[in-house]
Amino acid sequence: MLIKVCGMKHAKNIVEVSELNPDLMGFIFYPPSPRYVVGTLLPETIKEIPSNIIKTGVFVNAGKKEILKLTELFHLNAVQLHGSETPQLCSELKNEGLKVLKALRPDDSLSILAQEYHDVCDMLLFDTPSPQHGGTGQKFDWSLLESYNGKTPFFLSGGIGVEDAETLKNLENIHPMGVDINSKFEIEPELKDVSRLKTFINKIRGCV
Ligand SMILES: O=C(O)c1ccccc1N[C@@H]1O[C@H](COP(=O)(O)O)[C@@H](O)[C@H]1O
Repeated sequence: MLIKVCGMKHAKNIVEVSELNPDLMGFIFYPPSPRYVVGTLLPETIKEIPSNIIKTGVFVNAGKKEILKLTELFHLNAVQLHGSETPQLCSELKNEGLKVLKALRPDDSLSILAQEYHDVCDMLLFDTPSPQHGGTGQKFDWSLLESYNGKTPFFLSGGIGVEDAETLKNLENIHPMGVDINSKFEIEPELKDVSRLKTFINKIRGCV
């Protein structure tokens, strides 16, 4: 199972977390979020992250030009589109060579909606719907994903904490390709607890 650590903001913390070798690291480019990186994080910090870690920019209803400008400036290889972005925008960003993760609302029609994004994004991400768009620390009812029969692999997200590792390893009826973790691993807003992350990552990877 792939592991994405999201909401990284501060240089020292980014270096420490990258040493745990997550598969993806996420950076928030949504101004209302407390994890918004522009103005705090230098692009060079992201550039120095080892190349095997996919660097993902999280955007909410930003325009194509803005997304391309920021992905280039901050040396990102992937975008996570966390608003109501269209399949057309996903396709255009994919054609620019970016990996595209589209966040979708988990509900009864998730397979139908997912179909629209099938050819135009690399991965889906199911997260708890909220007015803030994400980063709430709230779980949704994972059983909604039992009916998912789409072809696009998906990440499970929303309020996942260290205590969920065992459940995640033993999932039977849903098959996420990865998990996205964020606010439940913060010591204080925007700062990740490296030791808690290590425990979670080791459990998921079967190292303990
Ligand atoms: O983290 C944020 O502040 C954020 C803001 C706007 C859109 C997405 C955001 N983060 C994403 O939210 C999910 C779930 O986070 P949490 O575990 O519930 O805190 C995660 O995918 C982040 O990528």
